[in-house]
Amino acid sequence: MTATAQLDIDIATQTVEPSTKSTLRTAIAGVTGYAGAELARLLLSHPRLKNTPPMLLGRAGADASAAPVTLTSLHPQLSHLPHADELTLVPFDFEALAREKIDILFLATPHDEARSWAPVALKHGIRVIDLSAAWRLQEDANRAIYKLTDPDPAIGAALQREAVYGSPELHGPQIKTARLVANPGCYATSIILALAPLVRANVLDLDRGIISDSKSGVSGAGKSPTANTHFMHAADNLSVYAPFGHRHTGEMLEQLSLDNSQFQFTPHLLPIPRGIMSTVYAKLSQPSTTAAVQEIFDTFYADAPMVRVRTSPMLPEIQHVVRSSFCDIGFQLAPDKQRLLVVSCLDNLLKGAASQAVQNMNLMAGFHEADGLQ
Ligand SMILES: NC(=O)C1=CN([C@@H]2O[C@H](COP(=O)(O)OP(=O)(O)OC[C@H]3O[C@@H](n4cnc5c(N)ncnc54)[C@H](OP(=O)(O)O)[C@@H]3O)[C@@H](O)[C@H]2O)C=CC1
Ligand SMILES: CC(=O)N[C@@H](CCC(=O)OP(=O)(O)O)C(=O)O
Repeated sequence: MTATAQLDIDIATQTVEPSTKSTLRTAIAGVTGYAGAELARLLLSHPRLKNTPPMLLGRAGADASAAPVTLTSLHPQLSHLPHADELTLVPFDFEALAREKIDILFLATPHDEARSWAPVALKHGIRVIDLSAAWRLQEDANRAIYKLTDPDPAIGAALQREAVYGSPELHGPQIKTARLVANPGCYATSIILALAPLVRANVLDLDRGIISDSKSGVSGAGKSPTANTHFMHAADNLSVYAPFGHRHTGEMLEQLSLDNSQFQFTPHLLPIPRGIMSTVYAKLSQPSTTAAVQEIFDTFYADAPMVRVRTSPMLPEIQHVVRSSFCDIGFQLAPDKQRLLVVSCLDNLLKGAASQAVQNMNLMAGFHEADGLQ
């Protein structure tokens, strides 16, 4: 797949009105992958998209001499869904997307492809929800870990400033009118949602530092196995990786306005297919009460349909969220009234990827935020 169109888009910051079309048209690039498959499932069963199944783009559809690649041959688990048996993969082609009047393109592809394709989609008037990390980071130093290059650096820089970090709980109003939404990372979602209410309420002793001990199922690494994610290494095992400088750290620092010295993130690979648990340790700057901390979480998420705040002392578990679109958050306060434990669980492929992307689509389309997600 290549995108060679000349980029002459207006790089001034642009926003659009939330769509009010009853026939929103979507397309998915990367439907052969784990996140793309979940996107297809959610869009095919979305109550507002009954007559408009997504267009499916993929390399496997590029060979015109081969038999068409059907969605149900790729993902037989979707065969019962409306329109599933009509859909085949088509080659990536921006002119075809424009001809089909696609409104929103989901990129569930690697970071490099998303970085070069998003500007071309915008040039064709197509809004983008990018599930990769290509557009998530505003600070060059944080983005450097991805070694991204822009076909046109000036346009890349302008679109980077324009891109909205796609956390509906934090940036809902900006997402509604955004052209380019950078869907958050899976670990980042679990940790940002656990900490944002406390950071915004300014109740943490940041000098004491915050630790997030996080664990992810293996699907977080995508469908291509590596030595570390191969069954023989991951099964019956628990291992730390990237304890200093995991690539999601920058997202959390930027979204929570923390600096590196205040935050330790240690990811672990769990021998399960999907699910993330982040166990976050922090200290309150003043002694407080369970009721006061509960109030902070309950108030912050009062209008957030995809976050379920548990009543202390109940703590979330991975089993509560796997194959669901929710992020569950719970906490306990130590007897000293200052040491705080926050636990946040989500399904990395859903609230950590595809469901969050559909939640963003709902906002951009003027639908209810939770449509198709419960
Ligand atoms: N897995 C997760 O939990 C999460 C993933 N993400 C992000 O979402 C995106 C997709 O992740 P995931 O589904 O796990 O990844 P997968 O590895 O499972 O799938 C990757 C997809 O991208 C396609 N692809 C790969 N290289 C190219 C290329 N050069 N040109 C066109 N298409 C290409 C693949 O197609 P093909 O079959 O042809 O190889 C496949 O459809 C990634 O950016 C990832 O970082 C974000 C949050 C969580
Ligand atoms: C288990 C595992 O390997 N997880 C991935 C995170 C997946 C994710 O959120 O994807 P992005 O690359 O889009 O940020 C990792 O640690 O890199």
